[in-house]
Amino acid sequence: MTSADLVPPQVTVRVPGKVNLELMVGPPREDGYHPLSTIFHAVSLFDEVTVATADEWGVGVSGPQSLGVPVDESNLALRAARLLAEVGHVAEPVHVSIRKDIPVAGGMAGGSADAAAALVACDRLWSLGLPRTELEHLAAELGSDVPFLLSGGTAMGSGRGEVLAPVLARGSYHWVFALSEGGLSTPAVYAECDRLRGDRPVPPPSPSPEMMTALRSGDARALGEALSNDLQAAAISLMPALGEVLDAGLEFGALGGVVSGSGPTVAFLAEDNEAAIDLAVSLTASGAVQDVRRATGPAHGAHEISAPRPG
Ligand SMILES: C[C@@](CO)(OP(=O)(O)O)[C@H](O)COP(=O)(O)OP(=O)(O)OC[C@H]1O[C@@H](n2ccc(N)nc2=O)[C@H](O)[C@@H]1O
Ligand SMILES: Nc1ncnc2c1ncn2[C@@H]1O[C@H](COP(=O)(O)OP(=O)(O)O)[C@@H](O)[C@H]1O
Repeated sequence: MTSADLVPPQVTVRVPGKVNLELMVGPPREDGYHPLSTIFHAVSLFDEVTVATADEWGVGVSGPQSLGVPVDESNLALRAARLLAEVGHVAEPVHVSIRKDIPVAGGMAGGSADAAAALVACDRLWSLGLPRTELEHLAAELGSDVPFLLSGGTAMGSGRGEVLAPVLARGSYHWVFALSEGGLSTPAVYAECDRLRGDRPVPPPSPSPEMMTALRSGDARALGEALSNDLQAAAISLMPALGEVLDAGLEFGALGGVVSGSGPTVAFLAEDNEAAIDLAVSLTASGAVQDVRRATGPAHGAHEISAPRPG
């Protein structure tokens, strides 16, 4: 027996966060979900999820953004591992370790990302080799955003966000994310959106020609102008300081700014890497934001970064 034989098998998967370049929200469906037309865009803020064979099920979280992540059965990555075990008839428990760099409850789908990563990691650890469509189906059961984090890149989402279609998108973009203290609850933001709309008729959501043209051109300036989010007014209504953050970023030269998903993270598009550094410095110095992070997009979806060790 070699020392490698004593190491339990483990797999690590890296997964990005996302920003919605466009988020059109329709009136609530009978099941309470809102029909969406959205452009998902994965960005290079990554969580790493490691699954390792263990005596019992468990989850642990470390890293710069670990505050506020549940380490009980409600953790989405643990739920994803358990779901896959059920479907794959696997009896062997795993411990899930999450290294978090995606802001929590920030509108960047960190929990969904961890769930997508756990699906990919466990599929590999248990050598299930599930077809992609099956993984996507399980992902949609776990949350509306989870299927996109499997694929990453830039894609169109419809239904409640779980139905994905490719979109012709050129270019690589430089982002500055303004983080806020505390998160916003996704259901609360959708409810606030409904409340603000009142009885006003809401058209069915559909992608805007401006966004499609901007993505096809790969022109950062056009993309900056096309950024839009129907949940933005609701997020600002629940957290008014976000309005000031948006104003500050635009004043400091961002090509465009938008609340990311249900917020409260605000995404700013910069002309290039240098402009992104300048913007991040200005936002930090202004004191208007709690923290800033730079990232590029599009980024790859959940992908393995370590093979199982021999065991
Ligand atoms: C707003 C968005 C935009 O991409 O992202 P986040 O800001 O959360 O990252 C998503 O729609 C969030 O998707 P996700 O976080 O996966 O939501 P789910 O777990 O499926 O649903 C949580 C709750 O959000 C509301 N919800 C979600 C999706 C949708 N299309 N309509 C909704 O009304 C419902 O109240 C639902 O009970
Ligand atoms: N692995 C996880 N990482 C982050 N949050 C998680 C995770 N599992 C469950 N959650 C819960 O999901 C909520 C939403 O978190 P997150 O997905 O980061 O934000 P958002 O829905 O705004 O994109 C958190 O408040 C947290 O309680």
